[in-house]
Amino acid sequence: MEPKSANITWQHSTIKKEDRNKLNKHKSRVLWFTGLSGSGKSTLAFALEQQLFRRHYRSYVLDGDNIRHGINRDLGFSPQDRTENIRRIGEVAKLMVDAGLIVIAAFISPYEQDRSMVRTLFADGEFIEVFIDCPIEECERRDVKGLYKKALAGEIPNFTGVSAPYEIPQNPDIIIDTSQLSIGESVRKIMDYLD
Ligand SMILES: Nc1ncnc2c1ncn2[C@@H]1O[C@H](COP(=O)(O)OS(=O)(=O)O)[C@@H](OP(=O)(O)O)[C@H]1O
Ligand SMILES: Nc1ncnc2c1ncn2[C@@H]1O[C@H](COP(=O)(O)OP(=O)(O)O)[C@@H](O)[C@H]1O
Repeated sequence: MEPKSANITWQHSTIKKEDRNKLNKHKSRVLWFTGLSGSGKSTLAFALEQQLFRRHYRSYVLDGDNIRHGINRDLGFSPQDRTENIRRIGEVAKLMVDAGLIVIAAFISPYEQDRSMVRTLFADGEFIEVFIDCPIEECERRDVKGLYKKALAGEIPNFTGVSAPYEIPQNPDIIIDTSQLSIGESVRKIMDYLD
């Protein structure tokens, strides 16, 4: 989409992403976690952030629930709002990768088209799609926030997996089945990929 404003010019910093990566002694990346509510996105995002922090990697988690309290507080869960949610997060993640960080983005991001659009914002290899895979029956059993119970009772409209779609990633870079792996094993699998 073209910017709405005319007469705007891109301003270049004299410090490049490569310079920042050199200073940090690691490459900046976005790990894009996608999966159902309760699949384990937030748990794994913060556990991975801990591991990265211990190894002196500069990282930051962008999490669905948190972002919807601030920058995206004007958005709901209609297909259009979810697309705008993911578009804005993609742009924020791009700025953070430019700033030299390893960004862990944890959003349901249910639409393949939205995830593919975000991938186009990044250079080759910079966007790593991580499918947090978990059968919906297990997510419902976990029901961490009690949302499935409400959704199944018809109290939450457009709830992903119940009354709104989740499009399974066709070609993710990493698949983590959290019904089979422990949290520790899951984090190790992602760390192994990064190493
Ligand atoms: N209708 C509906 N559908 C799905 N999820 C809902 C809904 N209403 C509220 N929530 C809560 O919002 C969190 C998902 O926000 P996201 O920004 O990740 O969603 S999306 O990517 O725009 O689809 C999600 O967080 P997670 O459980 O961590 O996935 C829920 O806590
Ligand atoms: N391998 C695993 N990875 C992540 N979470 C797991 C795993 N195994 C069990 N869980 C549990 O599943 C739940 C996932 O909840 P949460 O991280 O909030 O999911 P989401 O952010 O996708 O909604 C947590 O209670 C967590 O302890």
